[in-house]
Amino acid sequence: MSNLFSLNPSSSFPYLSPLTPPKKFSFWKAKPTFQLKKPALVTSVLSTKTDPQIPQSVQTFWQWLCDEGVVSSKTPVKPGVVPEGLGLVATRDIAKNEVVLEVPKRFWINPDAAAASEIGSVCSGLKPWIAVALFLLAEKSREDSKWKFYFEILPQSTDSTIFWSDEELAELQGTQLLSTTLGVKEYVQNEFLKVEAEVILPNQKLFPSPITLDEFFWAFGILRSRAFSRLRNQNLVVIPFADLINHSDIVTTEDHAHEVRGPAGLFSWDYLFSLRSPLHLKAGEQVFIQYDLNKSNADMALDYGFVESGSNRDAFTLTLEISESDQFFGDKLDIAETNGLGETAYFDVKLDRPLPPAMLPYLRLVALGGTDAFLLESIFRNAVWGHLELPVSHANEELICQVVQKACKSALSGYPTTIEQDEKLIERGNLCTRHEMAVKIRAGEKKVLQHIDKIFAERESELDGLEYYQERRLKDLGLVGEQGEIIFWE
Ligand SMILES: C[S@@+](CC[C@H](N)C(=O)[O-])C[C@H]1O[C@@H](n2cnc3c(N)ncnc32)[C@H](O)[C@@H]1O
Repeated sequence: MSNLFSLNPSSSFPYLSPLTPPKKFSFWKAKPTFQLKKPALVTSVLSTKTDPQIPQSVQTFWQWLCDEGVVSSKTPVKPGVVPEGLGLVATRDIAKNEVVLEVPKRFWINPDAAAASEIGSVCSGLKPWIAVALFLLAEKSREDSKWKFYFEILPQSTDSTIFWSDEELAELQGTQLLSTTLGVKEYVQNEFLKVEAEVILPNQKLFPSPITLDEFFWAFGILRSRAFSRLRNQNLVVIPFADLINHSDIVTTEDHAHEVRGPAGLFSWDYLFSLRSPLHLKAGEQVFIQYDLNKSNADMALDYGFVESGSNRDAFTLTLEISESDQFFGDKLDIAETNGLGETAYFDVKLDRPLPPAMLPYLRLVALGGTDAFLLESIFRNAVWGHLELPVSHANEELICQVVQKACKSALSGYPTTIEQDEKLIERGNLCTRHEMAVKIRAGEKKVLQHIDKIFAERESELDGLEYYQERRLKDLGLVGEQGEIIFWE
């Protein structure tokens, strides 16, 4: 039976279709420690032109934004060198919700820009992210690109796990993040080989200098870490200048970016990308946003190349499935699909949070058999999910408890270090960025597995006190009293 459940580290689809837009608008995310370093920013920011800390490329980029009318003396932020790399820093006090920058549509890098470009003719059948990746690379290689100065300030790579060496990845042994990373790398490589054969090589006029796999990965990394999604009409858009903004978990709302209509030059109106500061800031402080409240630390590591230290982003994705060899496979699948799930279901479990609501019903469904199998009959089809939301039978509940605990223990045995060993390493404090990320990720996953294991161990110890389907049914029929006593006809 245990093969009906898997705690498969090669986790879920969201990762394997990397640039599908998430729920709302978002960007990226992180942690609070950076505030401490604010005072160091003041001089670097308030005197961009002369401060040697500001690279020449950033000064040139800033001048370009001034020349294009994107920024003016009224713009309350400037680029600065901050602990997170480059960032945006207030040049005067900024009120909460005040607009800090606006970028006209003509500077946005998105599928529309790709379609309107020289390579547009070959972009139409491509996945949006691939079209934008090719567009980025094609523009980057052009001397006369409109975005020339923007490309100069983009990083060569990030600390995303897709850029880690084998040695660095070895620190992630046993983790879901490792298999997700390898899955994403394979996915990107396959997409590259396909687009290379079908688009790049047959169109040498459009792509005079060959695009390498490394360059394609660079573009992918740029999109993962810098593209905004979930704007009103934009699921994937890179906004030069706005993408200098860093993440902080001090910010607990996500609604900072908007698409508005407004003046985009002396005499023209256009769509503008408008970014508001979620916090009140003093001059010299860095502007932060919240990239995405829902991402786990593994998502953060993969997308942005950093993780948060607190435990609220620790997560583990449980992969559950209805086995094709299950004699009730068809009925179970039908019930799962009627309730928005499928043959395989993914449940993101977070530390110290309740289990996802559909997880227990799905587990009970997967485990349903023996004398409980009557619930799978078609006359129960409309009501069965409701029954599965509560314990079905002692045997069914016991089975799910045992299988989940066994799976947690098996997953835990796949990590070479213990949580205590990981915590000691972090306490020592001399780890390099990637090593520290790896240790935090693997400790976090193990904590969540222990959390799940504990939930099901406790549940197993309470099995005798639970109320099951048959008792509920007898109660509904008035045959059992509230205390469980049998009511006889008089
Ligand atoms: C949208 S870019 C922000 C600008 C970026 N700092 C730069 O230098 O170009 C996102 C990247 O900034 C960095 N970043 C943003 N917020 C961070 C944070 N809280 N901690 C560490 N790095 C952060 C990460 O490298 C991330 O991939």
